[in-house]
Order: sequence, then C-alpha cells, then structure tokens
Amino acid sequence: MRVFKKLGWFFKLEKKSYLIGLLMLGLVALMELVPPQVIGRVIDLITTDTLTSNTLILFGVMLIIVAVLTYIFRFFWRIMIFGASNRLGLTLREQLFKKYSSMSPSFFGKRRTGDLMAHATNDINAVQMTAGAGILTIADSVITGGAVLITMALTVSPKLTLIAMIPLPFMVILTSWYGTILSRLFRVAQAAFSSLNDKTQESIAGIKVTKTFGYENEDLKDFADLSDDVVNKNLKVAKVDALFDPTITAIIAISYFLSIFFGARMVIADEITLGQLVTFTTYLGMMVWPLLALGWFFNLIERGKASYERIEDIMNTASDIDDGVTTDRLPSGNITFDIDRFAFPGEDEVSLSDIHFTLKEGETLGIVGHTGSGKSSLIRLLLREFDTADNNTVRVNDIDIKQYDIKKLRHLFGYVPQDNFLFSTSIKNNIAFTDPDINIEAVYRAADLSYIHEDILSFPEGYETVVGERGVSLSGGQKQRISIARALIQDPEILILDDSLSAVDAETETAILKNIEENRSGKTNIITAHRMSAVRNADLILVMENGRIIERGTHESLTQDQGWYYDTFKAQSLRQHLVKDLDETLERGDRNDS
Ligand SMILES: Nc1ncnc2c1ncn2[C@@H]1O[C@H](COP(=O)(O)OP(=O)(O)OP(=O)(O)O)[C@@H](O)[C@H]1O
Repeated sequence: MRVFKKLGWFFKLEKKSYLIGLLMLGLVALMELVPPQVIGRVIDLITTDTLTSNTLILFGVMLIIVAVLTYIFRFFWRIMIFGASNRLGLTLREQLFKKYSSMSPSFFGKRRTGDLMAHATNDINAVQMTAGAGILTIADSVITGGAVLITMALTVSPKLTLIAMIPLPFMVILTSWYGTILSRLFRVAQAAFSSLNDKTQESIAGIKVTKTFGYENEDLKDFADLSDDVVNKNLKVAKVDALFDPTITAIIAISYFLSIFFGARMVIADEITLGQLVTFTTYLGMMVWPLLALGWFFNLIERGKASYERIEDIMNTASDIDDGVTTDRLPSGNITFDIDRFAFPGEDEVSLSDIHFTLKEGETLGIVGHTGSGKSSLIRLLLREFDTADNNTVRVNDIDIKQYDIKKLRHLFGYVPQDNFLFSTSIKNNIAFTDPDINIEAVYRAADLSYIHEDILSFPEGYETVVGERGVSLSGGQKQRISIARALIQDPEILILDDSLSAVDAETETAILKNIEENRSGKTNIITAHRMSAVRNADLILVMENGRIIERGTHESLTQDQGWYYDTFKAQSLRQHLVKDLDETLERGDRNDS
C-alpha cells in the first residue's frame, strides 16, 4: 500500500477522474447484483408454479436494461481510470527525462545507459499498472466483493455467508506473503533486465569493433548468458506469480463446498428456499473475480513499489553541479583559472594542480601536452561538467562560474568535444542543432568556414543526407568538421575545439584555423591539440604535463625557451616537411612514368 501513499500527489492531481471511475465501478457492481436475484426469483416462481409470461417478460426487460447500463458504466470507468494511469506514465516519463537532462556528465559516467532506459520503459510501465489495474483490482475487490457479500447476507442468509467466508482469511494471508516474495524477486528481475538492456545497447553501438576483431561469437555468448539470466530470474517471478491463481481457486472451491453442504441442509430445514440457494451459489461464483483481483492487486502493488523505488532513486540523486544562481550579470569571454588542486569526484588522485592563467575576451588560448596531461579536464571545469572545491575558482568576467545561471553560462560556449557526436538526422539539422530555424545560408557559411561545404555537396542528397547513429557513414575528419560547423554557426563568445582537428590533414587544419581567426575577431577561442601547428598563432599557449602547466607563453617565446614545446614543434615540422617532400617526389615519379 506504501506505493499508493507515494503516488498520493498524482491521485490528488487526477482526483476527478478517479472519483468518476470509482463511481462507475460501483454502479457496475450494483448492476451485477441483479441477475442472480432474477434467477433465484424465477426458480422459486417455477417451484411454486406461479410463473406467468408477463413476469418472465418483465424480468427479461430488466436484464436487458442492466446489461446496457453495465456496458456504459464499464466503458466510462475504463476511460477514467486507465486514462489517468496513462497520464501518470506520461508525467513520470517527462519527469525522468527532465531529470536525465539536468544531470551532470559524471552521473552518466556512473550509471549504465541500459539501466536508465529500463527505468523509462519497464519501471514506468509497472508503476502505470499500479495506478490503473492496481486501482481497478482493489476497487473491484472491495466494492464488488463487498456488495456481493452484503447482498448474500441480506437477501439469503447471514449465517451461510459467514460459513462460506471461513476460508477467506487464509487467502489474504497467503497472497500477501506471495506478494512480499514477489517484490524481492521482481526487483532482481528488473535489475537483470537493465543489464541486458545495457548489453544490447553496447553491443549494437560497438558492433563494428566486435566484427573487426572477429568477436561476434564471444559477444553472442555474453548476450545469451545475460538473456538466460533474465529468463531465469523472470521464471522465479512467474513461479510465485503462478501460486496466486491456484490458491484463490482452491479457496473458492472450499467455499463452494461449505455453501452447498450447509446450504442444502438449510433448504431441507426450510430456513432458505431452493431459489435462494441458487442465488447464493451464483453470488459465490461472482466472488471469484474480486478474490482473484485481490491476489492480483498484491502482485501489482509489489511490482509497482519495486519499480517506483528504482525511479525514486534516480529522482532523488542530486546533481553534482549546484545551480545556485547569485548573479544577474551575463558571462563574457574573459576567463581566469585559479586552481591550486582539482580531483575528480570520488578520486583521491589530483588531476590538475597549480593552474593559474587569464585569458582576455578576443584572445586565443592553445593547450598542448601529452595524452592524459589534463587538457580536456581543464575544459570540462570551464564547462561546469565538474565543479572545483572551495578556494579554487574558474572565473568568467571576473565572477566565479558557479554564480551564473548554468544555461546562460553554457550558451556562451561553442564546444566541439573530442568524441564528437552526430545525431541520426540530416547534416543540415546537425549543423543547425542549436537553432533549427536558422536560414540555410548561415548553415552553408558555417560549413564553408569549417571546410566541409564541398564534401557535403558531393553527397547524393547534399545537406539533406541523413547520417546514421554516431555518423557512421562519414569519415572521422568529416564528422569533426560538421561538429565544428555546428559550433561555429552559433558565433559563440567562446569557441572550444578539444582536439577537434586531429582527423584532418595539416593543410585543412591551417585553412580552418585561418577562417576562425579571420571571422571571430573580438571572440575568445580555446584550442587543445597534439599538433603544435594548431596553436601556433594563439595569444597564450599552455604546455601541460601530469595536470600541471610546465611551460607557457606565445609561439615565439616558447621557441626561444627551447623546452618541450620547441622540441615537439621542431620534430613535427620536420616530419611534415619530409612527408611533403616524399609526396612530391612520388608524384614526380608517377608523372615521369606516364
Ligand atoms: N571523470 C573522470 N574521473 C576520473 N579521472 C578522470 C576523469 N576524466 C579524466 N580523468 C583523468 O584525468 C587525467 C587527464 O585526462 P584528460 O582527458 O584531461 O587528458 P588530456 O590531456 O585531454 O588527454 P588526451 O590528449 O588524450 O585527450 C587522466 O589521467 C584521466 O584518466
């Protein structure tokens, strides 16, 4: 019953629908009381030889009216109660999706995608069933069951009613016991389903890698194992589930036996008529559904409780990012980092230390360094994917970024992440993601600036070409450049390219960077890269190692310092020249041959 208390907010919201639905259910229960009375009366009239055709027609008309009214009332309770439970499903889905959208990336790092999907499907369905079929079953047990019992007692015999009801308490005890076991088993089964969901999602997303390594059979086996696990756990649920019906049927059979045994004796003793005994046993037959419904009710609320608790667990998870707005000022492109130390949540190891620098609006920052040196971590702090602890601040426009409205802050950035992601829609929609109504010329321009316009025009459907999930039909460099176009189209105050030019050749990189330089005057840019050429023109270059800044300056000053930056730049330039020379030599050779 606790799940009903938890869903109290929804029942209040849908009070009218539930009240009308319950009223209709009550009327159906009343209508159903009429036929057994008619049957009993007809039998008594036959046994006393007093049945006339007029009375028979009257009873017939009465039964037809009852049938029509039952039809109407049934239709309306379904609309009211199941309609409301569907709205609960809708509301919960919306709340859950809103919650997912508000969570920080670290939440999605910790939770499995399949699990999150299972909450939005299976768990919500189970809760929806509780608010629909759950209400129906308890109302039917109480209203129909109660009405039948009272009628049996009032119109036939209170004594016989009591005798027939002797086995009922056993049924209640047994079904609620099954319900408790079921709740535990159902929770385990739902968790297994989440794992299977997760595996399916991961296997489909990683199918290319699996195939490349020839690991299909192993993947299939993993899947089959998880699938077996889900089946086994659901079988355990089904076994307990299967106990409900036989228990209830056995209890009803005992009730029938008691009623006929004692009822027949009462007919012989002239305490009740034969017609009344038939009415009584017909009513007893009508008790089967309310009792089954009671068993089903325990089953449903246990499932609903398990699922609602899983949903609540998500809803009660606080975001790592506290959106406590304390300033009305709009952020701009001035950035200051003052970080003594930063460790990722739950990690002991410090990932960034002594990061202190200022970048003025309109300047370009270049960040270079070995893989794992902390370049992306620094950017993730600026984007507020993670927050710094006290005394460590990232400031924009001289105000701690924690004080800005997080949406306004994030609108400041045009961010191209390292693992760029394209939606399964047209290239045009991918580029115009932040403003779907933007005119097509702006889309062309952004594509032109990121050197992808010509490539797009060469596709059969041009800008309307639909890219598959994660842009499977495009090359890595094409995906990167579409992602850059998506960031550039916003003309953001701060453009962030996190290793976003790694898949394009050196000449295209130079061309894109030149376009950015020429078209973004007065705006801030942050570029992280492994190729020093990508940051060569930056106003400030930071060289990182093990989460620290080990060198800083401009290309000229760092070249003079002759440290890591200088050595790497020299080595990369030399390699580039050698490759170019080799290409030219091969080309000349080809020409001479022909
Ligand atoms: N969410 C996280 N939780 C814990 N540690 C993390 C997390 N994200 C990154 N790290 C760690 O922080 C360190 C710096 O990683 P980061 O991604 O910033 O490096 P990077 O310089 O951008 O590397 P690359 O050039 O390969 O992209 C790494 O040791 C990484 O394992």
